[in-house]
Amino acid sequence: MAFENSSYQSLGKLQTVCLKQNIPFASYRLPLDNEIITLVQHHSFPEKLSSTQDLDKKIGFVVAPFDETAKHGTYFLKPDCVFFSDQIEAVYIQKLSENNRFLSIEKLKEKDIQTTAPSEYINNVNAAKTAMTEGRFHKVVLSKIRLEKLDDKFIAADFFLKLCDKYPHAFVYMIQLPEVGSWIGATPEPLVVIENDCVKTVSLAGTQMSTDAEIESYGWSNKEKEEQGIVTNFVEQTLKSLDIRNYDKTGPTNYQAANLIHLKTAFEFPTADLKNRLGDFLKALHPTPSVGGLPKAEAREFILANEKHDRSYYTGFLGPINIENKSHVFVNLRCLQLFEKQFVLYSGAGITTSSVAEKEWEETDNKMMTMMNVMKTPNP
Ligand SMILES: C=C(O[C@H]1C=CC=C(C(=O)O)[C@@H]1O)C(=O)O
Repeated sequence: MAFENSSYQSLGKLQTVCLKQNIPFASYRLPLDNEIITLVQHHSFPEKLSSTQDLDKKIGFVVAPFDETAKHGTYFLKPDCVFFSDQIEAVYIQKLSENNRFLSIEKLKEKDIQTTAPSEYINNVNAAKTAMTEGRFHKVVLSKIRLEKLDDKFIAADFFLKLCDKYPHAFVYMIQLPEVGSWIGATPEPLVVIENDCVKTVSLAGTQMSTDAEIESYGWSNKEKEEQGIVTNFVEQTLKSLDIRNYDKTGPTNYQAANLIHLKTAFEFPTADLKNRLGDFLKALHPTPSVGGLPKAEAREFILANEKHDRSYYTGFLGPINIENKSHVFVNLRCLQLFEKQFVLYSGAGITTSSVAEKEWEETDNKMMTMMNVMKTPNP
């Protein structure tokens, strides 16, 4: 389906009004799906969750940061209205434009955000390699950020449709919550998906630029295989820790994500085996070594001590819970945070002792292209 050229006019108006009035909402398009679903919470503020327990019983949209702190909590948007595709009444949009309930909340500002310098990133990679040689941890994912000016003609709703069009395999979303801010992304990495009788998760790592070659033909270095193997082992350990033993494992196989190819191993098991422990499963998985590192605690400590920027909700997780009886929680990657006149891109790369710092920097640039390639496409 061509989203960009179709008449998603009401949706565009709804998203634009929500952004302007600071009204909590989440729009998303699931991978390989034709439907855009929008949840709006116009009556009250999203709930700050003290834990992800009991998530199975909720209906709405969860948003969690990379690292939970006083500044960044896990929030749950409980919709007052749910819209499918473009079926949104003009009178509802008009009412929202008069809804001033959220205007007193100050919008997040980009004042302390600074683009990561190449030297800073490269120093961090080399420091991580030294720490790994000393045996402090086995893998860490190091990230960077880039602050860019928004084009005067930028319209978030149009950008969202372009992403839906260009990246059919991704989970494409746009959200705004008072304490979280406004984010748009097209992420390739499901964290936990529950559909019908089946729970799915993946281990995703290893990155190269895609070319015109057949997907099966991409080969991988030992460094990349090791990097992805660490995530796979971690997922298997996590499943075992929850006494989930009856799972199917497929891969690793090559997986296309926008301009990139990754290595992916897919896991599936019966929903009955999860026994309403979605929250426990998310807690045990997050952050996986696809975005944090291994061991979890040591890698986290290194990230927090060495990355100058705040990852905020990048490498956190987000997605719909129990909407149409399905839950789709994704890792927040290939995303940007939207401010009034600027935006911030976030990306990272998995570091092992075999990493070459300059190559990892290049890889993080390539990951930012997922968003930038669409930013640069002119409006029709
Ligand atoms: C951390 C990111 O990607 C992760 C997911 C796939 C491949 C990755 C890698 O090859 O390093 C990363 O682990 C990102 O996109 O910012």
